[in-house]
Amino acid sequence: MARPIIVTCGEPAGIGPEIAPQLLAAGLPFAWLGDPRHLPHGTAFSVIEDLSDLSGVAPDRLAVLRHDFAAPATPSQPDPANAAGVIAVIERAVSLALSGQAGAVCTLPIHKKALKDGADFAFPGHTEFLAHLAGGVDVAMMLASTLVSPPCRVVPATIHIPLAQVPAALTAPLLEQAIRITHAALVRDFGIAEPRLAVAGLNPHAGEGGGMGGEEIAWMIPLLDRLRTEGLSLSGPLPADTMFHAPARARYDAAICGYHDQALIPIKTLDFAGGVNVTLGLPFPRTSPDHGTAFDIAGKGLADAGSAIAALRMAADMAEARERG
Ligand SMILES: NC(=O)C1=CN([C@@H]2O[C@H](COP(=O)(O)OP(=O)(O)OC[C@H]3O[C@@H](n4cnc5c(N)ncnc54)[C@H](O)[C@@H]3O)[C@@H](O)[C@H]2O)C=CC1
Ligand SMILES: NCC(=O)COP(=O)(O)O
Repeated sequence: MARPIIVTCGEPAGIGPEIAPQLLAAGLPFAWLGDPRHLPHGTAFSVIEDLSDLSGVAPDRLAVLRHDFAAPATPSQPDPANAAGVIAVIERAVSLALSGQAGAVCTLPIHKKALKDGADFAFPGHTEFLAHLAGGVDVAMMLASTLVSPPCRVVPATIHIPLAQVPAALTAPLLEQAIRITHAALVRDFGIAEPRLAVAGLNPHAGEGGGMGGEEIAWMIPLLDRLRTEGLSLSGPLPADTMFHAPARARYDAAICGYHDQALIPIKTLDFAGGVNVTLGLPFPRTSPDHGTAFDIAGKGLADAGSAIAALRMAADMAEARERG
């Protein structure tokens, strides 16, 4: 049997707890790590002591690795007392993956401000925290569609920073790092032997020959030319406004973008229900749904579990690809 996937509970006041039991629809071996008091009333679950006990759990019951939190949960009202528990669950999941007991980690959404307010969380998101827990490795954040064709895969080179800081933070070394991490991950985890990457320009019309911004001519074009001499398949810098429609997506396997919204608006528009967030470059596969804690609908039974189910499936596929080597 494949090694199980560990699913972290995320923010107890968000939609994570009501999505967790719906993950059983994927029919994959996984355990949910969290406080069972936070699950919706009536959830059928079995507490296990260890991931090796998973095979004894009936397929229609949620396997729970118990992690006691300080307080119960109220939908849409994050309790600062629970912030430390949310963080500890992520740490425990990473330990299980690094020790080889879990084959992959799938995280349900956290609320970044709730963690900062409640526990002084110093990271802007899972991505940066996971990189830290894995020993300070270089990572990239990719969002990948599962329901649209041609697929939409996007990687923002800068991640969770204010827009005003992007032009200074987006440098040739950072873009090169995002390109290399994405290339290696598409080969290793997604079975794409010769990935084709498209790189978005920073400015309107990719700078329009220097008339609308200088970054493309100053360093993007020279960087891409240099990497092409190594054999990397790279197009760009492309105007970002015309690189995400279907015929354009057919020409590449992933788009490397300059900043968060340049990358995430197209995928969340095209495939909000099936989008998966993947951290590339970690020593274990990690996926997450593309959505957040959705406090506006938490506890109302309205949450669509499709993206989280797709994330669980993608984690399993990535783990299998790594097992195959
Ligand atoms: N992987 C993670 O841990 C992520 C965490 N977040 C965090 O979540 C918090 C809230 O972020 P928002 O920008 O409000 O985005 P959000 O994705 O939580 O909500 C945006 C809108 O989409 C709806 N929505 C989201 N997921 C849904 C689902 N599964 N089914 C039906 N409707 C759904 C919500 O009701 C809301 O109207 C923030 O703290 C953000 O940083 C956001 C994205 C990913
Ligand atoms: N916008 C994506 C997002 O916020 C998820 O980030 P992370 O928590 O997976 O780093």
